[in-house]
Amino acid sequence: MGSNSISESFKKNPLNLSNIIPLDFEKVPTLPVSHTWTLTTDPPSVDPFAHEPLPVIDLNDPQAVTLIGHACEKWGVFQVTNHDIPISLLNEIEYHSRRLFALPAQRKLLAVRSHDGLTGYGLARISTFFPKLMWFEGFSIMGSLMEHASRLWPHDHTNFCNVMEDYQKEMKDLTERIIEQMFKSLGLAQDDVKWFKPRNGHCEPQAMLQLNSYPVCPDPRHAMGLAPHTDSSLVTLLYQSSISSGLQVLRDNIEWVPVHPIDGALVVNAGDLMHIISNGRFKSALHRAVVNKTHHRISIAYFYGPPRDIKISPSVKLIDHDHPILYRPVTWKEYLDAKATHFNKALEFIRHDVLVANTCNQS
Ligand SMILES: O=C(O)CCC(=O)C(=O)O
Ligand SMILES: [Fe+2]
Repeated sequence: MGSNSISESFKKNPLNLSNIIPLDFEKVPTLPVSHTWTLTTDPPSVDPFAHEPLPVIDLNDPQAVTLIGHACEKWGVFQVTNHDIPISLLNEIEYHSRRLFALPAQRKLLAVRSHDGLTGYGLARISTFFPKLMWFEGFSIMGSLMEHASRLWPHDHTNFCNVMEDYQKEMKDLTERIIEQMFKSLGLAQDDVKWFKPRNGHCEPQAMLQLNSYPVCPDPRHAMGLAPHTDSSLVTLLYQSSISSGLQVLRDNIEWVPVHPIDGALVVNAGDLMHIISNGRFKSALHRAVVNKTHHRISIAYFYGPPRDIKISPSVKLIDHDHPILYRPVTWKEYLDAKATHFNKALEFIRHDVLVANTCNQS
């Protein structure tokens, strides 16, 4: 794969950590100070009757478009069933991810991501924004995988590579199907989002696959799996292993609500770029992952974004007197750069009124 928005942004904003190598979790009997967070990550005491549960949407439901619209407005996150991804493929991707993370630490280090790299083993990229490290190891995949996979398994990596490739193809189709439904629910037609032409094959979206591993943790209350963040994508599709829950979504800035795994379901996350297109109507939810004492949790995130030179901006159809334009146009690369500098404040940085204020100040 040639250079694209994600690779350019990652190269320009390298992970400036002295050590991008995760812990050898198996060798650590207690939580090291480097991984001890002062905020406790107690399981949320959510009363299931206190509010609407996180939506689970059957994609074959004739009302799916409406339900997706409501879910994006209220939560920014929902789960989907009847998505047509074969369960066997979900099982296979989990199997291969577990096989990778179960390798001895020394072997995994042979495939570590370079400091400005895209593919390979390492810490979460958001680690730079937090004083403490996360109880996390990841493997990022963008473009060719062969080189890193062959370092992990010199004679036995073809199967791994094939499954990762098949999975990405399936995820691309499903993500595009869901994005189409999101656009429909916003009242946007093909002409309103001209760059998005999944069926004609003109759309060359950019995407990244991220295998996430949260090993068993000796003190989960004081550890963090993946710190609170929003996704920078248009849409993220997340598969989570069904053994234990860990993903939590912040509801109304008040409480963390768990996204319990449902066998065979996938989690859909509207990302920051979808929030921008919708002129703020769709939420890009703050979410995090917590860890536990008994189960090694795996999740697999597929981040989907627009073609490289496309400027994403609030749709004119969603701007009126009562809904003034919130954001200025950005390419995915520009947005990733803003995120690499401002992290969870990146959206504020590209607000339309910030530009207007700057222009006024200059004149
Ligand atoms: O592991 C999870 O449930 C969350 C993963 C996630 O949010 C991400 O990879 O961006
Ligand atoms: Fe995320």
